Amino acid sequence: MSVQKLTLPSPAKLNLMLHILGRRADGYHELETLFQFLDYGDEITFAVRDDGVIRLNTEFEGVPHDSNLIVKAAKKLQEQSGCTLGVDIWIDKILPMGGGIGGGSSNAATTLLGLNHLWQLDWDEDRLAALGLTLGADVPVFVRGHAAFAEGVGEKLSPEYPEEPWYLVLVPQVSVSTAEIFSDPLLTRDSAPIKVRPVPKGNSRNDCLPVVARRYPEVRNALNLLGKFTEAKLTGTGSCVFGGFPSKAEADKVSALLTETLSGFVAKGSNVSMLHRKLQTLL
Ligand SMILES: C[C@@](CO)(OP(=O)(O)O)[C@H](O)COP(=O)(O)OP(=O)(O)OC[C@H]1O[C@@H](n2ccc(N)nc2=O)[C@H](O)[C@@H]1O
Ligand SMILES: Nc1ncnc2c1ncn2[C@@H]1O[C@H](COP(=O)(O)OP(=O)(O)O)[C@@H](O)[C@H]1O
Repeated sequence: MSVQKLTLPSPAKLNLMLHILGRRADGYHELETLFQFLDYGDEITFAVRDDGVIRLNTEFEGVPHDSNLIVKAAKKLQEQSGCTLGVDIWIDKILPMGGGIGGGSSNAATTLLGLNHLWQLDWDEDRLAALGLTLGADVPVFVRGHAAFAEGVGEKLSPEYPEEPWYLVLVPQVSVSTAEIFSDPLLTRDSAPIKVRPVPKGNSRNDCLPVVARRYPEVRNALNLLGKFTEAKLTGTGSCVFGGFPSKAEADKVSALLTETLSGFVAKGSNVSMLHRKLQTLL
């Protein structure tokens, strides 16, 4: 008998660097960014229904079900595959929204991979990543599940193998709109492409940082506080700020000092996403 119910992780990502090379005619930006996953994220449970209905059973504050990326991903996959099955979905949401750690995109990817398995569609990764890109620029890297250097709008991916430190991630209590940062006139859009790989040291800049720090004092504060202990970086368009440490103990020590006034968490960096590690065990 086939599996009817499945619980899968939906990890966060970090952008270890992010350069903006230019703006395309459609308004989207050409980027170069290095993605790595965190062993930290949401958990999504799927239970197959035979009546074709797609139902999300967990409420999200401020996100109507029809615009939830989980529901959008499930509906697109159902439509494009012609599958007659449906699904009940529950999520244990711990990732902050609008934090630059890709929670929505990750949820979409976990839904695509989970339903591909449960509905026995047998789509390959290329097809799932292409569908994912229609949901968001960050979805393909979560579908592929390997740390990657990304070009284009973030969809041209080459696997990378950065170090896997422990990270302290600070979560300023503001949600940053990606569209708002990308439309800021002060954003610099003229970084030179990196010609060699792996990304040479000294290229870990995030071009969004000056604009985000200018607009959000909470992010500025987090960067200043973490910067006293290690190089403090912004992920994506923020709001989350992170720094790497050689051990969990060292990350925990700084976390204990900083999370008295700021929210945050400690997690291991990983070049293979925990979603893919779990899927491997199902094969
Ligand atoms: C900046 C990055 C870096 O990883 O991450 P986040 O900070 O959002 O996590 C991503 O490229 C974000 O990807 P994602 O969050 O999927 O963005 P989308 O929904 O596709 O786009 C949101 C909006 O951001 C702008 N946008 C996004 C990506 C891009 N390469 N150029 C853009 O100009 C567009 O205005 C778009 O309408
Ligand atoms: N399943 C989902 N999880 C999180 N956000 C979602 C989801 N579906 C839709 N969204 C919308 O996408 C926005 C960006 O969310 P998210 O991907 O978590 O942030 P970011 O791209 O900054 O990492 C949210 O503010 C929310 O309005």
